[in-house]
Amino acid sequence: MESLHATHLGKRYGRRAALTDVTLTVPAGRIVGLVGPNGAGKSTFLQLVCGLLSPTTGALRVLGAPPAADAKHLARVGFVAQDAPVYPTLSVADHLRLGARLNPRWDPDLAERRIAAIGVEPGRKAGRLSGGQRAQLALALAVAKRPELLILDEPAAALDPLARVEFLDHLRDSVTELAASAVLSSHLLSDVERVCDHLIVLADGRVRLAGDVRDLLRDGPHASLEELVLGSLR
Ligand SMILES: Nc1ncnc2c1ncn2[C@@H]1O[C@H](COP(=O)(O)OP(=O)(O)OP(=O)(O)O)[C@@H](O)[C@H]1O
Repeated sequence: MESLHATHLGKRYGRRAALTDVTLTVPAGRIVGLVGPNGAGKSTFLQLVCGLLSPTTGALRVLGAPPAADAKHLARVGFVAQDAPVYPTLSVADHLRLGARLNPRWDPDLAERRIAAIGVEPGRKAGRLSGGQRAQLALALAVAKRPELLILDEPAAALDPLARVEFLDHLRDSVTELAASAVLSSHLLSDVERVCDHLIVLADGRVRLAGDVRDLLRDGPHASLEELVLGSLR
C-alpha cells in the first residue's frame, strides 16, 4: 500500500505556479523528510495532502483515496500545522476532552501517556505553555487520533536543540507504535537525518529528488543525507 501517490500534480495561486508536474510515490510505513529552499512548495504540497487546498492540475491519492475524501478518510490523517496551533484559553485536559469528542478513533490512554511524557500539568492553559510544550501538545493530539498518516509542517522549527530532539524522538516512537507513515517538512537536515527514511527534495515547485534514503545513498555518489540534498539543489 502507498501512503502518497501524485501524478503530474500542479498547484497555481493565480498566475504563480507553486507546484509543477509533481509525480512521486511514497510506500506506506515511511517517515518522509520534505525539504527545499523557501518558497519551494513544501507547505502547498502538505496542504494538498491534507485536502486544505485542491490541485490545479494532476491527481493526488492519500492512503489510496483522494485527500480528505470523507469523514472516515479525514480521521485516518493527522495534521500538525506550521505554528502548532492550540486554543490558548483551554487547558491541556480540555484539549484532550475536545479531541475525544471530535475524533472517532481517539485513544485516551495514548493521549495521556504522551502528555505525561511531555511533563506538563493537565490543568495548564495551552496559552501558558512554552513553544516546545505547545508543539508537543499538538503532536500528542494528532497522534491520539491514531492516524495512519501524520503530516507535520515544520513542527520543530521554533524549538531549542534539546526540545527538538525530544520532539523528533516522540514522533518516531509514535509512528512506530501506530505502524503509521509520516511526512515532515523541515529546513534542518539534521532533523531529517535523525528520523526520516525517505526523502523528497523540492525546488521551485518541482521534485529534484525522491526516494528511500538508503537507496539514494547506495545508488549515488553521496555519502550523507546532507550531501544528497545539497547535491540535488546545485
Ligand atoms: N496563499 C498564497 N497566495 C499566493 N501565493 C502563495 C500562497 N501561498 C504560497 N504562495 C507562493 O507559492 C510558492 C510556494 O510557497 P510554499 O509556502 O508552499 O513554500 P514553502 O516551501 O513551504 O516555503 P517556506 O520554506 O518558506 O515555508 C511561493 O512562491 C509562495 O510565495
